[in-house]
Amino acid sequence: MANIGDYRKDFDILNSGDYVYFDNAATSQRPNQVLDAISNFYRTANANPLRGLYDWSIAATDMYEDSRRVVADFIGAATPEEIIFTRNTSESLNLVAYSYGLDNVSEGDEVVISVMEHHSNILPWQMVCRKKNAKLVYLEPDEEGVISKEEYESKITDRTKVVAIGHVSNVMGVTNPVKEIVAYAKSKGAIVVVDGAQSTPHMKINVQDLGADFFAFSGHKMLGPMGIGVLYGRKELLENMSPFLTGGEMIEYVTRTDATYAELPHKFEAGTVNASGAVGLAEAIRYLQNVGFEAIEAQEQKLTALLMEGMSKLPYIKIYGSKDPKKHCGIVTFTIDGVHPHDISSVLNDDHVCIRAGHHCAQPLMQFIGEGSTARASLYFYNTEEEVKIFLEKLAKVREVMGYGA
Ligand SMILES: Cc1ncc(COP(=O)(O)O)c(CN[C@@H](CS)C(=O)O)c1O
Repeated sequence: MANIGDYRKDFDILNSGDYVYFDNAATSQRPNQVLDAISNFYRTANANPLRGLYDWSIAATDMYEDSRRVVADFIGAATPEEIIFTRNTSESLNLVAYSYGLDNVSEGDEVVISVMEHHSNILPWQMVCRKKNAKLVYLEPDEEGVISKEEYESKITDRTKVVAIGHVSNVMGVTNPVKEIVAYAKSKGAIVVVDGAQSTPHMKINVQDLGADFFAFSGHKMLGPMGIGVLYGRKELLENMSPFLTGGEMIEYVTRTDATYAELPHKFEAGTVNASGAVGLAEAIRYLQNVGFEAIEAQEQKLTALLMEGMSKLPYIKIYGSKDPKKHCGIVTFTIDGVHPHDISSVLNDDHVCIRAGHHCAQPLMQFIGEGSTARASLYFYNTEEEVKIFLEKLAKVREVMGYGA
């Protein structure tokens, strides 16, 4: 069994200088194995997949569809046809809103989301409710970001058609009780869309066990390349949905006035697909499975505990979310009295420490917690205790650099 620290050698960017990368919730870094898999595709099998009858195109198609099978197994889908490759979580969630929401939400219906959602899981549902004259209902968490049973049972009703919920908040780090929310939503006749962008990189996902009707995530947050995302959808729902984007590849037959569409999953994959991205994502999945989610979770929880314990010694720092480091999924959002989060990020960057500052595409949540913006450190399994020590040392200097007393 490899030591968790043995994997860092695979990430050249992390070993190329003195940078401390603590913005993994925005995007992760990539191991050489993923970069090599993408390069290998272009060096040995680069052709337009699904269309050609010649060896290279057949090889490209095989690599693409093999990647789909890897993704299906990774998240426990019933069949690979339930896996739609998109560009990212945002596109996946928009696909559900446009192709399922507009056809199934009617005037007077309700769509339930939480105030913690990322804009990618708010704006599509605002669009659906505006176009269909339906009502958008917000679940509100407690101070630690927990959505209570009373809260979701009071707001998910017989009028609810869709529940769209983040699995893990990109700000609070909290893991929502998705399995319980799904069960209750189904008892009320609603379907559930789960935004898995911040959970899939950090924990074992089984969409059938969760009971999710749709599940969305991005390759770039879990060691994969940018530009490849996944939408899982229950086959019987996908089969009855209109296409989202139309054009090449997703058709059976086209006349001047009409068209019939391809079978799943190709009905939802218009144009030339991101085959190299899918191949890179499949390699990223194999890499994560080799590391193991138990080891990933243990390392993240150890580092988050060190981080939060060190930050708690600085009285002018406020941490959002749970006080329990085990309930942060590696995400620690904070403010420093008297210092704008953008200045926190800039001062830390002067010391080569990379964190996110701003609203994190979660402005309703910022309004809910009474902040315009916050700073956020987000860890992954390849970060180290030494990096946490460096972060804490530099963080302790920020106020001084900004002209405040230590
Ligand atoms: C919960 C959640 N849901 C959807 C998205 C969108 O993922 P895309 O791959 O950009 O489509 C994200 C991406 N959040 C990044 C960029 S704002 C962050 O720094 O927190 C997310 O965290």
